[in-house]
Amino acid sequence: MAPERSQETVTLTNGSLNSNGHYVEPLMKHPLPDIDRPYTYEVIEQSSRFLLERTKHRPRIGIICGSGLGGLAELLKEKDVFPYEEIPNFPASTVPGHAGRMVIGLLEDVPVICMQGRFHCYEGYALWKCAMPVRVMKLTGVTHIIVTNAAGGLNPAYNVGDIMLLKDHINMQGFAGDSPLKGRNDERFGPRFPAMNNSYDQRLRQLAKQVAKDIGIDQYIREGVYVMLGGPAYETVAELRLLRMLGVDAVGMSTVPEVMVARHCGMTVFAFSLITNECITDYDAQGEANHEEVIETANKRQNDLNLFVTRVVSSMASEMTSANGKNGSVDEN
Ligand SMILES: O=P(O)(O)O[C@@H]1C[C@H](O)[C@@H](CO)O1
Ligand SMILES: Nc1nc2[nH]cnc2c(=O)[nH]1
Repeated sequence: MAPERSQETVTLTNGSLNSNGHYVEPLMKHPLPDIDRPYTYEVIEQSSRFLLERTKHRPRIGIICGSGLGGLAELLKEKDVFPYEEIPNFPASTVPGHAGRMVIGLLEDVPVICMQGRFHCYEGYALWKCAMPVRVMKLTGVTHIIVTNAAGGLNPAYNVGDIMLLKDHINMQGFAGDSPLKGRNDERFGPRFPAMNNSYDQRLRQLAKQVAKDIGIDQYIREGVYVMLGGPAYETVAELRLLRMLGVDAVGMSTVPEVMVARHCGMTVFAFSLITNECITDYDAQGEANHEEVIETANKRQNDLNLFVTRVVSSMASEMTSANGKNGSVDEN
């Protein structure tokens, strides 16, 4: 027999506690299950309005910080900090190395909105929910997004500590019929059938390579193809060998849903992976991938990465200014 559902609570988002303090699942007002029921435009607007009403900044550049890479948000000046649990409709971030806060402020003098921690599908979230903050950023005025992640290096030429600029991705979940864009499409976000080639802006990749040269870290820069697997388990040797045959250079558990949603709503995307560990493709190898190593590598490379992202943001803002007279701030329109 199906479990009884309480009639007392209906929400658009998560369940809630009833008068006995028991968790009550949201009632199914829609015929599709949660995975096919992304937040409506109006729900996303509620979250973006919450942020806009509480900060003076009007950023056009958004940043998503990957595992162990959230230190960048600490550099922001005049910052407003919003723990995810305070933002309407936001889930909780549960992974070590992901603080779980939206930070809005000035990186040098450029206004940015920064996710200090992200959502992953292995935490139990549908792909649309993992990428939902990108739509919130869009409705706060973001036009350009920098997506970062920690990833395993599969290309044998890569070293731990390298920075791989994404030139493409493989949407592995899409092969199995899942997508952050699955479900009813709202044209106010973007088209039903968006193109995904040229997702990673060529001009921004050029600019990032120039920045890397200027700050003396160009020997660590790679350019390659990222794949997202669902996690949370790291890969088997056979899986990694298969992925290498498919042309994958780095393996992770994020980024692709966010990039797809960003492209769907017309954002310009720049993304990079910090190669935090070597993917093990040898049956005789003794080592094992682990999250501690991922965080440790991220910590070791934090200073270079902070400088890299800061300079990329400055250069992006300068280009945005020369292109249309805006300096990275919606204010400047
Ligand atoms: O959020 P990212 O993609 O940077 O984090 C990666 C993937 C897993 O969350 C974690 C595994 O160590 O690192
Ligand atoms: N899937 C996956 N994600 C990672 N994130 C950091 N390293 C790895 C890895 O080796 N595999």
